[in-house]
Amino acid sequence: MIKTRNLTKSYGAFQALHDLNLEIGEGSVFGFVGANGAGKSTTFSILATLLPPTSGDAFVGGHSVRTSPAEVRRLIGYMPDFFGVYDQLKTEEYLDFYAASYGIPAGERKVLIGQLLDLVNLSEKQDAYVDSLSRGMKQRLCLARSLIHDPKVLILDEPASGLDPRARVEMREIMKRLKHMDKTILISSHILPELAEMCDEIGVIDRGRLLARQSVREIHSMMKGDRVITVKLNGPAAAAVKFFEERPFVSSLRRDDEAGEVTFSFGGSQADQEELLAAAAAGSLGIRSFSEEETDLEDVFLSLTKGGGVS
Ligand SMILES: Nc1ncnc2c1ncn2[C@@H]1O[C@H](COP(=O)(O)OP(=O)(O)OP(=O)(O)O)[C@@H](O)[C@H]1O
Repeated sequence: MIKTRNLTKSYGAFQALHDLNLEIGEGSVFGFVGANGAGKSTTFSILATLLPPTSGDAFVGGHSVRTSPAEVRRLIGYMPDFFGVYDQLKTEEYLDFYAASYGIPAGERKVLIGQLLDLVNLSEKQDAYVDSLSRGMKQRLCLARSLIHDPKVLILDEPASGLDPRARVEMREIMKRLKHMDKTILISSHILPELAEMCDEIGVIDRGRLLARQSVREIHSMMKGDRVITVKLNGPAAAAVKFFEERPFVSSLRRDDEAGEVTFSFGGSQADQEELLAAAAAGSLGIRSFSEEETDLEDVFLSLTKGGGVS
């Protein structure tokens, strides 16, 4: 459904993409992971026909971004990493504006917008002003906007960035719904565990080159091992200690009353972890922040790329 052939992009003398060859099958959820500046947004902008390649080509549903951009645009819904919003509009008016710009007849728009708001869990915010929405809600509104013309392919640039654990769980649930709707989804992040929860397959991009692609099942087996989570508290630790001690996958819990924090090992999946932290945040435990020791992406990159890159 998506294919790039020796895709290359230079900005002046700087080469941001080097002969990128990528193939993504219909109905697949493909995660594109790479550090800041690796070339993810550049690739996505080319696929969205917003940026011309310097050489090579990219195809969506067999249509070239170079020669058939209008056909490509009909097939894709694109969610950029930075999006402008129309703050003076209500949620429903915002989507109505985009639906009208896609030529959807006025009589069909209300039902369609209702369905989209339902899909992204924003039905209750239909009459809210866009600028009153939380970051996670704005991201979901932007996702609804990218779905207006019922595209077969979704290109989502860092849709979960900056979201708190609860909002990430919600975003992941929506991705599942979209997958069940048979969308082909290309999604980027610089956080490998986050992508591993949503995708069937992962491609690693580094300095404009695709280093590896791997099924998520294989990646999970490489990433097994506990993570260490630290919870900072506003007040006494007793309630938080009791809460976390009773939860599955939690072990080696330590409390540091002086620092006002609780630290423990967590052996569950990323989804289990997000559910745990969302439940903790929803309780009255006096939680100030969560932090997690970084999963060493470098290690996973290295093991993924052992034996050379992908052509
Ligand atoms: N308009 C531009 N002019 C010059 N260089 C650019 C331009 N856009 C991107 N670059 C460079 O191209 C490289 C790839 O950028 P890109 O935005 O595609 O990376 P990314 O993987 O999406 O990073 P991030 O996670 O930070 O969004 C970077 O080194 C960036 O500085």
